[in-house]
Amino acid sequence: MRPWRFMGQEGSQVFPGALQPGAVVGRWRVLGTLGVGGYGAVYKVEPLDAPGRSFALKLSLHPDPARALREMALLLDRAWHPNVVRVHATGRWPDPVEGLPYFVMDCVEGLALHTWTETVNPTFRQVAMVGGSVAMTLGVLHARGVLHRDLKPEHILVRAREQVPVLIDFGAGDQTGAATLTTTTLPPGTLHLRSPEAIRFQQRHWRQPELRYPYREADDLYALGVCLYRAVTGHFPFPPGQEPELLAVAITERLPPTPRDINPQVPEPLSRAILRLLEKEPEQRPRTGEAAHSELMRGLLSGGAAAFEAHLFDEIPGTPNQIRRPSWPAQPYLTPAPRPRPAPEPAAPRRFPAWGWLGVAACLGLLLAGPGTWEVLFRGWTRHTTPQVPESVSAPLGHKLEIPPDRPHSVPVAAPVVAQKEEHVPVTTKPPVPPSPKPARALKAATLASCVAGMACASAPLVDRPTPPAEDCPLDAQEAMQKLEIEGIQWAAKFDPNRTGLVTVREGRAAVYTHMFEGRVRHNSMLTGTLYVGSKRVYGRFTQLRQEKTGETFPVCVELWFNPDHTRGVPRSEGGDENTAIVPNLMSVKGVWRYDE
Ligand SMILES: Nc1ncnc2c1ncn2[C@@H]1O[C@H](COP(=O)(O)OP(=O)(O)OP(=O)(O)O)[C@@H](O)[C@H]1O
Repeated sequence: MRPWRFMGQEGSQVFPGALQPGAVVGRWRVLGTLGVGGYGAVYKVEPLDAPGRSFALKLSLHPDPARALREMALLLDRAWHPNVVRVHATGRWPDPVEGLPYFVMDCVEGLALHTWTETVNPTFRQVAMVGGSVAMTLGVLHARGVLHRDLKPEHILVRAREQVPVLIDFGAGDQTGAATLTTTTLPPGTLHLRSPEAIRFQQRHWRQPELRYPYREADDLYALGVCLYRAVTGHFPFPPGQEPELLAVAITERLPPTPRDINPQVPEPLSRAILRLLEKEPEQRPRTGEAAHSELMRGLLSGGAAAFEAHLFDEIPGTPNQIRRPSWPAQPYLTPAPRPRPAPEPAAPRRFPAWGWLGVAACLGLLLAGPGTWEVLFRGWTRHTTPQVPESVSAPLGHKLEIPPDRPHSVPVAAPVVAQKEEHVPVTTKPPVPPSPKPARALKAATLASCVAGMACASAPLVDRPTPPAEDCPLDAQEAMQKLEIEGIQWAAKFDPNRTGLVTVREGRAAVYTHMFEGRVRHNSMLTGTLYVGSKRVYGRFTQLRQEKTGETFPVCVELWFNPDHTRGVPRSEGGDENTAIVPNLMSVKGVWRYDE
């Protein structure tokens, strides 16, 4: 156990959680207290050698230093972001080796989100911008595998000067691959900010305290919804203060009043965007921070933007700066939430029938004998597992892109795009496959049938292809995208700059052309990368950008994006086959921090 007090130099007691102005921690002088939380005390400090500059010093009060060390590591590395508080120094105190860990960060001159809304009474536009900015930040962090896990209004500080949010307190934060610090089913947090699925998990597994809830991006987004609901209404959607059991039932089973029910001034699109974050089922929420950002911004960009210029709350006449908080209904939870679909029971392992083994043997025989069949198999494998081909290639549309010599195995050499007339002519000569309600089973049956009929098994059409694997964006590409001002940005591109309508694209190396200026990227600049033809969508990952006119090249991480549903990949139009697909020539691309599955 760590000491909660020390003997000072003159024999007086020193309490780390209540340091007085003038106390010295390492090379920092305490100016005052900014806050004391459950895990640390945060002091406003100045450097002994540069008085007058303010910083915030968080001194761990927790008996176990692991949490503080992890928070420092996260802030110094993967959580780095302009909207996340920056760490400048670390140390231990009073003993530089054995003492309490501390770190020194920017002192954010501003207010916590809920205090900001209730003292500054900003406009809905300002709140939407702050909320959108937090959503975007979460999107970036999530793409790097970082989860905040304790998002609440107190942890979103709004800088007074620029009105931009800064996220603090990553003490409960997590990153993929890190050993878990959580010693309870749920990570540390506050019940009224927990997602319904987290509470359901705890309710389902209360007999198994050793189980850990797999906290996900959707939990952070839910918590953001709670924070924004609080910001625009002055109330939490499920206010604390009632019995925890009742609160848990309300969170999982009942719909909260809409923000507009509480504060009729809330613009409809903003109210809707907040409710989307509070959906009971994680799949119903925006899937990423970027998607949440778009939804929060949508109303601002559309015709109803005037409603966003109103201030959040009415002010009490005669008492400027005092707002009238909207009242909370006596019976807020009149609407039950729709019942979640029951999770499918895991299928019992099926015995493989004896006739199946005969089929497998026949297939194997054919594969070993048939010319080119290994290559076909390998193609299927590489499609799902190999990272992209090295990026030395850039060729104009319609040219075959070279395959670098060090390529480890055979991947279909792709003519990147086969431009096509407006009324497309399907490029496949295969007869159309009739739609089947059970594609996986149909595929197995078709494969087996073709084996028995003496055809090469692996050439059967792939019905359910996995999406390309998740992949981090390299640091140099992240930096280049920042310079180009396209990180997290979605804009238009064309497969063929001179066409409209539909085109046929083929799996493999490909080039697309940016349409209109975006950030510092010129119109008609070329993005090169790889196309993956899935069964329902075409995915594209572009790793190099060549600026139109100047010819400068930049590493980037840009994905094919589908604007209407804010997801990766462009839906296929009818036609095409396992390696070619028909898609609109004009589509969206987006600069991403991580290529996701
Ligand atoms: N960088 C900062 N600039 C200004 N104020 C800060 C800063 N960091 C923290 N604070 C203030 O100190 C309070 C406590 O900080 P923090 O939440 O990091 O501590 P904690 O012990 O982890 O708290 P919790 O119990 O919420 O987990 C914050 O709510 C905020 O008011």
